Amino acid sequence: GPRPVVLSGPSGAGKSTLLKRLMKDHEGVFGFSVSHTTRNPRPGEEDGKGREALAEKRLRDRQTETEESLQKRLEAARIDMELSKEAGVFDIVIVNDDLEKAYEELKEILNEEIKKVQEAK
Ligand SMILES: Nc1ncnc2c1ncn2[C@@H]1O[C@H](COP(=O)(O)OP(=O)(O)OP(=O)(O)O)[C@@H](O)[C@H]1O
Repeated sequence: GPRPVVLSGPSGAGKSTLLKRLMKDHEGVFGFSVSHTTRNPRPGEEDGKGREALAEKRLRDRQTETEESLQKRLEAARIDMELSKEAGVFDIVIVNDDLEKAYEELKEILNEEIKKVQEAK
């Protein structure tokens, strides 16, 4: 069967942006699982309920960060970036400095799996 895809990366790296676009362009191909996170819930987030894209996005305001939690997350991001260089930690690393390029890369990587799911329908 189709394999799970795990998008992992520092907060604000663009995971939701890429995922939303991927799901929109491939309707019915991907399911969605509720994220796991160690940060505190943001307004509108409920434990065990998915990150229902648009409403959440609107509710979400980076000003919900305290300076301390922001610093913590920035530090975690630095560590993530370092870890990503280690062989075997991630299957593939996409650098999202250019959204279009990153999206093309992501699509290319998942192309075979997407086709498999579409053919099985
Ligand atoms: N390549 C890019 N260049 C500039 N801005 C981007 C790029 N990709 C995403 N963004 C913007 O960066 C912000 C954070 O993106 P997004 O919410 O997708 O990150 P995330 O990795 O899902 O974060 P979190 O893990 O905190 O949920 C959004 O405002 C998004 O529009």
